[in-house]
Amino acid sequence: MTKMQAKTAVIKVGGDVLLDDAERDGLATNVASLIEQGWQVVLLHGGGPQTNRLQQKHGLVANKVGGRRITSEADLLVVKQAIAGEVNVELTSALQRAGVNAFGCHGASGQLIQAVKRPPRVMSGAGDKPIDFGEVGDVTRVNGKLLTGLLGLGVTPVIATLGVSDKGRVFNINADTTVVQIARVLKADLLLLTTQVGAVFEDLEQPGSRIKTVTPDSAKQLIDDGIIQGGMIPKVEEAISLLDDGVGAIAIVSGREPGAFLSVANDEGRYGTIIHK
Ligand SMILES: Nc1ncnc2c1ncn2[C@@H]1O[C@H](COP(=O)(O)OP(=O)(O)O)[C@@H](O)[C@H]1O
Ligand SMILES: CC(=O)N[C@@H](CCC(=O)OP(=O)(O)O)C(=O)O
Repeated sequence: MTKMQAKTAVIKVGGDVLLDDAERDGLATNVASLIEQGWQVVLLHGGGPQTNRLQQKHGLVANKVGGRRITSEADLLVVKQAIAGEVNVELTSALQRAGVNAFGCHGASGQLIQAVKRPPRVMSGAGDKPIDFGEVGDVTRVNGKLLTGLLGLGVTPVIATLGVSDKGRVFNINADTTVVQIARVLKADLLLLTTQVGAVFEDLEQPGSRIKTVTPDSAKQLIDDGIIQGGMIPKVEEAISLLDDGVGAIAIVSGREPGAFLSVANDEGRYGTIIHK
């Protein structure tokens, strides 16, 4: 008899959903419920707000263009301290409290997230000169073999979004773009993008206007109609590209309500927005 293959969920946790113990514990309980139901889980987290806060303490000024932080060498040290230090340890320990054997690590651990320096590029709304983002990288490869190995050992990888070059140079990498590459390499059954807003809405002011399901066609229409805007556009566009690469479904959801992740995994339509074909 063949053994049933466990389903794999990749979860992106934004720094904005990890700001206090209650939020971290809510998220951890959600992850624990998925694992209890037989799912294998990989978490990748950011730490934008925590980095801003620590920059301020060090007298550094946060400077983002097109949603990406221009990162000097001094900023990179703060990024490492905030994301791989503070956020990774807090999230790993919250998961341990919820009974999940979380394995905290970062993108340079075992060359999990390989990257190269982002070449200077012209950014819309930021003049016609190419912007050099400094110590920011673009992902070139994800070490899927190591992730699969860790899952096989029964631990839950919790990865801080950093990248490393083949020469061991560390880069700052946005969590949304990193998690997409992880989901693609693992051909995840489900990618969960956790955000404070918790879903796509017809009207952000109207909690009752949540859109339960989005398809590639309806997503294009929602963007053209100006309903999906700003930071939600790249999330949805990248999600759609994943559907062509063997990822089963993508959901935008908040980790606050207990049972939300499991409900999304079972496609019950009670929480968040699910993007599938
Ligand atoms: N139709 C929409 N429904 C939900 N959020 C939307 C919509 N259009 C734009 N947004 C914006 O997208 C934001 C989420 O993207 P972003 O800020 O990049 O995410 P993150 O929380 O991961 O940093 C929300 O805070 C919201 O203001
Ligand atoms: C290059 C770049 O912008 N990196 C991000 C990495 C953290 C991140 O993505 O965190 P959230 O998921 O909390 O937004 C940054 O420095 O803020």
